[in-house]
Amino acid sequence: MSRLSAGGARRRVGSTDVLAVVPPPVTVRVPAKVNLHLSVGDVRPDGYHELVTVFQALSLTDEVTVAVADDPGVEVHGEGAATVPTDASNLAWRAVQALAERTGRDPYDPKVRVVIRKGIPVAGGMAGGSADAAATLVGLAALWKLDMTRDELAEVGARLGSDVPFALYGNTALGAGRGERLVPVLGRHTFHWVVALDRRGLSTPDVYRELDRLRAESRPPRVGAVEPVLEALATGDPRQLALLLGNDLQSAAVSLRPSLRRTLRAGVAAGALAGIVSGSGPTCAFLCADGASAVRVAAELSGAGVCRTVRVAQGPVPGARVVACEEPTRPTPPEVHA
Ligand SMILES: C[C@](O)(CO)[C@H](O)COP(=O)(O)OP(=O)(O)OC[C@H]1O[C@@H](n2ccc(N)nc2=O)[C@H](O)[C@@H]1O
Ligand SMILES: Nc1ncnc2c1ncn2[C@@H]1O[C@H](COP(=O)(O)OP(=O)(O)OP(=O)(O)O)[C@@H](O)[C@H]1O
Repeated sequence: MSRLSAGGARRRVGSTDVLAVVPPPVTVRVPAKVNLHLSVGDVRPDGYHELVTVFQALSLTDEVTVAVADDPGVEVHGEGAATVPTDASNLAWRAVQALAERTGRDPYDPKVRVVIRKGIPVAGGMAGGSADAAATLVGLAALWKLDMTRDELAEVGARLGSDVPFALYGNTALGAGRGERLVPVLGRHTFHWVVALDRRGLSTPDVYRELDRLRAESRPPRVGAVEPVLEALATGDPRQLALLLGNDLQSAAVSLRPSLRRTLRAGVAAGALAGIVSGSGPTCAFLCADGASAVRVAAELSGAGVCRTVRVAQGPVPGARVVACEEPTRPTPPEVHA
């Protein structure tokens, strides 16, 4: 891993020796999401589908460090890292360029290095790339000392991906439009989840296309109204919520990856209250009665041979937030020396 600059650095500016204080690297933790309810409407002229969704942020997280560096770029570590691009197509790098442009910096030479540690499954329908973009926006806002609200960061984020604004806010939220228009759903209850990660990812556009194809030739099931889901969230009763989990993309994900049917059945057979494909899949999320039950379900499911690996998670958790900002340890010397 390349070194990230921290603390003060001496530079010559003309005939003056300047101590430029390089800001310390900023590390941001950002959660994965699951859609508790995902109602997909018609395709819009811009190619996106109109959604009504309820997002919940789960305690599966990525960590993203942004730092001033003379070797700009992105590096990715952790599970699935080898499949994540480190070129300009990485969503975190696109976030750097978008925020640089928005704040009058050079988007092609932003002098920033981004280090991503993946804990969120890649191409798993849990918004991993969007999470990294959101974390990068929050990290850069701190690194560059920007006076921007989360709403303003979300405006920049929405242009990068429909799931980016939610990763900024976290917790539980009702999403509309293409998923970027959010209203917080308040609640004091914690829900316990088991997530089953598949061996290979699924492409989000492919899953939406498959749903359009299925709808053109038959009538795949559609989720009901969102209001009962919001009521169940307010009661905090996982049994009530379990009955209402629904995802219009599930039939499309299962059509592209029929083995998911077996995974969903195995989770319920292992004792989960209900299982659902997370977003565009192929990760399956299982709602459990409590923390102890989640641990039991995870143990049984991991022995069932239906998925690559299994994780226990809780939700809701907060959105992207700074967890470390290493201040230089030595006292700051005067800024300019003759
Ligand atoms: C499946 C979900 O994760 C549910 O929250 C999201 O809808 C996907 O959000 P995302 O990965 O941030 O997706 P984007 O990067 O905005 O869009 C990727 C592609 O997914 C499809 N897409 C996405 C969102 C949406 N409301 N309708 C769509 O049809 C489009 O083909 C789009 O080109
Ligand atoms: N920082 C990133 N992390 C993960 N994938 C990235 C990143 N940047 C770009 N990608 C690309 O995006 C693709 C989708 O990855 P991601 O993990 O975001 O999928 P996802 O969780 O299914 O997304 P969503 O749930 O938002 O539809 C990957 O196959 C990868 O090529």
